[in-house]
Amino acid sequence: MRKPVVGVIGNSHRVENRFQVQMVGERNLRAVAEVSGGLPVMFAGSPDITDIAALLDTVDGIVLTGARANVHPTRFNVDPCEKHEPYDIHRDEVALALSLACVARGIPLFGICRGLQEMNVAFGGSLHPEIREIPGRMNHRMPRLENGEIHPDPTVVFADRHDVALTPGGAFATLLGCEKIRVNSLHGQGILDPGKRVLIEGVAEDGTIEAIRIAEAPTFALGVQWHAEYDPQRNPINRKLFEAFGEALVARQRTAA
Ligand SMILES: N[C@@H](CCC(=O)NCCCC(=O)O)C(=O)O
Repeated sequence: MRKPVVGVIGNSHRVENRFQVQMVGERNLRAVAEVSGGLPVMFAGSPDITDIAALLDTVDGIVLTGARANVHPTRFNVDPCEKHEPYDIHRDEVALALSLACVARGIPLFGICRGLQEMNVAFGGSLHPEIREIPGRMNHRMPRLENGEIHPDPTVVFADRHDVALTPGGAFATLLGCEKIRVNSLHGQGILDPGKRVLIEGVAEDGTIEAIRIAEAPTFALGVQWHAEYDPQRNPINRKLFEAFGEALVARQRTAA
């Protein structure tokens, strides 16, 4: 059987203030290739480039990656605000449609950070634009230097920052064989209200939703707020997630054959 093909969503960026490009973090590609056993192929997070139906006729799974841009709040009936920019309405359109289509067609879907947020909004949920402003919440954004610059050392940026209590008997607790894990944290938005089919599978100490599963999805349809792609080659938690995603890809191939 051929290697499963995994679509990994790109993000629009402007290089040298001239070239419009689609970019994806290499760690997402490596996690799919090295741990899930798939062939990662990036696709444009832009609806006038990516035909959703054609994409899903071509791939065996989808990864919705993290991204700096926030999901546009009009997607959950909230007015936009300059201080919560940047937004990426083109990626929103592709990612939200893909979330629904993958679940409907039984195609494995793995949402990471922004990807979890997109899955939640696609299924009718809402987001808070800056969860650290909610009383009692931690700052989940990436660690910065005293001068506000991003810390230069990725081992600091992606260091585990908080615990996640997994729902006993849930998909994550069952897959991971435990009810508490510790994860990294690089996000400002967070789930405010889960969507109708969004099951909460894990929460941080401050109540921030960190893991979800789409109810009644015929296959892997999991989202994590942390960056599982950072170290699945050596982190047993993230390894199990990408391995389970890989197993779902193979199962999908068998049913689609
Ligand atoms: N923009 C959303 C999602 C955060 C996310 O995906 N972070 C990964 C990229 C981090 C970076 O490049 O700054 C949010 O802020 O919650």
